[in-house]
Amino acid sequence: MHEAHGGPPALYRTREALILASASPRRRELLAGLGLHFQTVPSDFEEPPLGDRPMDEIGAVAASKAREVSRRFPRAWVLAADTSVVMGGQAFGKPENPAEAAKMLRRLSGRTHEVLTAVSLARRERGFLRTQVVRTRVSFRHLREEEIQAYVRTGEPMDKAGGYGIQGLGAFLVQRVHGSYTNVVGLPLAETVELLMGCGVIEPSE
Ligand SMILES: Cc1cn([C@H]2C[C@H](O)[C@@H](COP(=O)(O)OP(=O)(O)OP(=O)(O)O)O2)c(=O)[nH]c1=O
Repeated sequence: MHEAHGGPPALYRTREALILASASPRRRELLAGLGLHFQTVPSDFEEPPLGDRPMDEIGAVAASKAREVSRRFPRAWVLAADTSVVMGGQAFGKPENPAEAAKMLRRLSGRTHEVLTAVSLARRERGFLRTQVVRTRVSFRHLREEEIQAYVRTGEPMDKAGGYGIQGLGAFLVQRVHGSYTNVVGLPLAETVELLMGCGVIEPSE
């Protein structure tokens, strides 16, 4: 169970049992920053490679992650997400090796791509499942090959969609962001808060 210790007072009170179905430390930190109390249970769902309908497909992946954990915890609210980088109809997931990371960064260099994150909230005992997809446009500067190689050597690209982390060293790649910043990091906070408040899972602290 995640509990906020010390730090600023919690923004929200968690009214019902909540599970974050994710192994991503970024998602955990973003949600914990609101002062929420939740358990983290990574999903066992095996993600298929994305095809040519990324909007629909990432929604289906986030829903499958939420459903899988919901089967184990039918009475809890289960939140899951999936993030992908999309450019020219092609989806970029997590690179499998440093060479693939460098290839992705070369493609993204000097261009604008979209980051899509799907957020799903499920509660099995009520047959509840809602999914929302949020898009953010991100423009990269023109990168020199040496910069790409140096960034790949840091290891940061390896567990991230598109091969970069905007919240880390990867900030140097980014010229402009249009839309939700936290959506790029992996969990669109404004939309997630609305979803959780709308379902009565959280409420503002008094
Ligand atoms: C573009 C971008 C992605 N990412 C990360 C967010 C996600 O963790 C990851 C995309 O992989 P996902 O498959 O969405 O998530 P995950 O496998 O890390 O975790 P889980 O499925 O258990 O929830 O890329 C960043 O951290 N920063 C960025 O700037």
